[in-house]
Amino acid sequence: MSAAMDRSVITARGLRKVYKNKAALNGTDFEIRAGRIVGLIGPNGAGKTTALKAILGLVPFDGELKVLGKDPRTQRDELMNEVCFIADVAVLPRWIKVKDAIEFVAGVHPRFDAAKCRRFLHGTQLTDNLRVREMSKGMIVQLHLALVMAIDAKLLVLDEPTLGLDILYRKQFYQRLLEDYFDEDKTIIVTTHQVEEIEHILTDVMFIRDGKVVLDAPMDTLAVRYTEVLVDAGKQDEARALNPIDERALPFGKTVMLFDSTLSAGADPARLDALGETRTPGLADLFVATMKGTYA
Ligand SMILES: Nc1ncnc2c1ncn2[C@@H]1O[C@H](COP(=O)(O)OP(=O)(O)OP(=O)(O)O)[C@@H](O)[C@H]1O
Repeated sequence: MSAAMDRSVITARGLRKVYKNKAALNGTDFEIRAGRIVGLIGPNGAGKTTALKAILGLVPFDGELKVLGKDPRTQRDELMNEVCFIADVAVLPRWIKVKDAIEFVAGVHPRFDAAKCRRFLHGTQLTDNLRVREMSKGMIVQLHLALVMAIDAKLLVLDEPTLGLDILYRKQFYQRLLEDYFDEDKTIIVTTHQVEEIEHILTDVMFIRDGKVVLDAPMDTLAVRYTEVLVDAGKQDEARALNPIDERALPFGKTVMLFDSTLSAGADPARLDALGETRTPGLADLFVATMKGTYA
């Protein structure tokens, strides 16, 4: 493990944010180290955007929060030199051309690399003289992402970055994020509902529900902790006795059960293998099981 990987980039303790009488963050604790790509995943209204806004110093809140060693409430300006995020798409003026947008960001941001931005735009329909008002919604997002990803920032915060983009571009975007942006001195925190599309690039996953972190784990520990079993017909009762955390029926009398080795006493690999075919669950199935509310 390198020195960079020991460094804490974000430390949050007991974060609390109440809107009117609704607690969007309710005692949220987490720690993110340098060189990680963290997926912040939760249902609608769970508090993901609020957590990101707190990290960026965009909302007041209670609790302890340090981002790159700074308090976003009082040191926002210094913090913004090292953090990059996708703001509301509306910030791009409708009359601006692609080339002018690139020139503008190059003028205001010392860490912006125009050539890199152009590489990100390669393969899209965004040509130099196209104006924002002539672009489709997805094309505007593409321009935004290219501008932001060409800034060499220590922390990149992405809130639903691929919303409104087609599947071809989404796949390409995540691949490029991994290949052209990320390195061990950088940290990325990303929220999305399209869990399947990002799970292969994440190093860590955080599930958030009702303003609390309910699962926080490196991706490579999930395979050890969770097992999904396609339980053979006739072995359901035996499997159920091992306390699966979730169960769903399939055609032809088969059932898929999900086991958490920390909760299901006796659910060791050999025992589970004897019940049917086993595999590591996808993040989406783990998410659904976790969010049902009876567990974690
Ligand atoms: N400006 C606001 N005023 C009042 N309530 C708010 C405000 N922003 C968020 N909330 C409430 O706080 C809670 C968390 O919202 P937040 O936007 O953080 O959720 P989210 O996890 O990002 O959801 P989604 O996946 O739907 O984007 C919700 O109940 C929401 O209604």
